[in-house]
Amino acid sequence: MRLKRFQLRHYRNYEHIEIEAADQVNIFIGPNAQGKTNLLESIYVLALTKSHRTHKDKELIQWEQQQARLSGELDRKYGICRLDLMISQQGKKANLNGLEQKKLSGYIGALNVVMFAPEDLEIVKGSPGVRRRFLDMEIAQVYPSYVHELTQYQKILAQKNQQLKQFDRKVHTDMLDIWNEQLANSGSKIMRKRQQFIDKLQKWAEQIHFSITEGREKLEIVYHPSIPLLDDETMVFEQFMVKLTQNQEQERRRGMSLYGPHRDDLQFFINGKEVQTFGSQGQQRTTALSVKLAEIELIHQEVGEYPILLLDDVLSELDENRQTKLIETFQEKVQTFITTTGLESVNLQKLQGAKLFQVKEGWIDNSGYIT
Ligand SMILES: Nc1ncnc2c1ncn2[C@@H]1O[C@H](COP(=O)(O)OP(=O)(O)OP(=O)(O)O)[C@@H](O)[C@H]1O
Repeated sequence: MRLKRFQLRHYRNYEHIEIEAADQVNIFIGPNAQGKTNLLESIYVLALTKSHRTHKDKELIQWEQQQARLSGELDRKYGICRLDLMISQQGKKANLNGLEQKKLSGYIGALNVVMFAPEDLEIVKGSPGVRRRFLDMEIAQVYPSYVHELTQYQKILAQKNQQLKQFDRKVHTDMLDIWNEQLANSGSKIMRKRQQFIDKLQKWAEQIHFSITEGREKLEIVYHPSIPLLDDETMVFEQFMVKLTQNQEQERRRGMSLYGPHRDDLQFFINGKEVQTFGSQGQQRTTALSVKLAEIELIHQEVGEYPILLLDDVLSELDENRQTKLIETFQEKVQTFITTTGLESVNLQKLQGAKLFQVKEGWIDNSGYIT
């Protein structure tokens, strides 16, 4: 898929810009704090309706404005697709080809993106919450119905937690049983989807990591659901129910829900050793890169088209070998948007023909092509 052009109004430090993108590589150059990350973030938001760096949608609206508007024209295998997203203090409105989508699951998935930014190291090094967010965002864009399932689960979880906080044995036992059943039902579906996704991602990531490290390292991604997963969906549900019943007292005492997908985690291993604890900084970086490159292939496999790749200030951070591997992955097949403060440490030979843009104080100018 190709994002042919896009437009921003009152988004972060952009008053109004319109960009005509090249089908292959687009490079945005500018000093710090000019709006480069904001620009890549806007493409991510246009695709997923959420930012990769904040939970607060209001931060995306330009200061002292009431609403931000993002729109894009996307060229997909089946034709042109128009996306419009409006973010206001009251909420969001998403339109696909001029039709408002009441459910975000009707919108997410039209544009697939993979973002690789310096903070992606946190997927390896950070807290379990970062890894769950990563999982959820990635699964949602490949399987839009997952968004609906996740929203349902979060509602049930909030209600169960509210019940657990109001500690009153007699009255609430029946209610807790009802919430537990709903939680187990919805949670089982989420965990199975996560397991399937990781199984597929693992295959690609292992292959890519092996190639980047020239056969020295075997990468393994292990999913840790908080309930043991079995092949049969009914069995997962039953296991989940057993766990919740056995631990009801503990949950009451702690006043919160302790089992379910909101407690899941992922682990990364290189040659059998856990990367978070034993990996060098370089191995952690390569793991994050392999996972991101694996996502590109996974989306291609599941959706039938390559996603758009967003590289925020990462090229110059990579050594020559990893930079070359990365460029080779997207070259000629994946439309890519790159930000950088300068071209000094970038392998320009590999990026011939890329369209160049200068970014300055919320304004963008096309300044030619790499020759
Ligand atoms: N809601 C907003 N309204 C207006 N300006 C904003 C808003 N949010 C952030 N900014 C401004 O955007 C600028 C930061 O832009 P951005 O994060 O894209 O920088 P950058 O060009 O990627 O720089 P760096 O290379 O340092 O990452 C800052 O000057 C910040 O004050």
